[in-house]
Amino acid sequence: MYNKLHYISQGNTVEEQLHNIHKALDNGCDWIQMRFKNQNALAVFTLAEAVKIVCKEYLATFIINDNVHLVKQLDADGVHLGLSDMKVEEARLILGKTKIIGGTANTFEDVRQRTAENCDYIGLGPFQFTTTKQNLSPILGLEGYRLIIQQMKMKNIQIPIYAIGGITLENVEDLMENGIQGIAVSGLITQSENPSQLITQLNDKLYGTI
Ligand SMILES: Cc1ncc(COP(=O)(O)OP(=O)(O)O)c(N)n1
Ligand SMILES: Cc1ncsc1CCOP(=O)(O)O
Ligand SMILES: [Mg+2]
Repeated sequence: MYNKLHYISQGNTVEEQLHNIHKALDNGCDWIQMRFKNQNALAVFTLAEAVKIVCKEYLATFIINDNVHLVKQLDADGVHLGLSDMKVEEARLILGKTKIIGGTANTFEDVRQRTAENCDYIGLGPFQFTTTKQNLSPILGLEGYRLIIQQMKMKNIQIPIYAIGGITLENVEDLMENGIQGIAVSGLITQSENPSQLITQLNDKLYGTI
């Protein structure tokens, strides 16, 4: 099954992005989603080429946000698609069955749709307010996850759910108790002054090793 901790990369330049991705990889995160929004194609390609190399060195999973053709071009491990990005069916035709396709969900209906589209995992959120992403969907909170996962169990929908949006170390146990597969975080790792301790603590809580 997939890693329980996903780092969603941040940074306004290629250099900043690489610095932050190295910060995650060097301290124990081995699933990177490259998220480099509102940039020119050359900068995105330049970054993706470098991240592909560094993820290979670290034996980390390399997911690219939004850009299906870049996943194909660079042979990345997969793509993450939101509700307003390329349709999952179209992405699957381009990428084939071996690539990972993740999809965003904010409601149970979204979960049903993503499942019907045969996504490999779902990023369900936002858990709480965050400034990392603009135009947030309605905030779910812990009760929101509880209700959606309860509905999934009633309908026997079994697809890995990753919580995302404003997640901190203190939220992990409560989220995991609701039956999610893992978490996707951005600012928490990017801004950490002790990423080694943070990622160790996150992994301990996610894998139940404490
Ligand atoms: C794991 C994960 N979950 C959700 C998202 C959000 O994707 P999307 O809705 O397409 O928004 P952008 O990230 O493209 O702004 C994600 N990236 N990863
Ligand atoms: C990409 C994305 N999608 C929903 S919230 C979010 C940003 C998550 O970043 P952070 O962990 O810093 O809140
Ligand atoms: Mg997107």
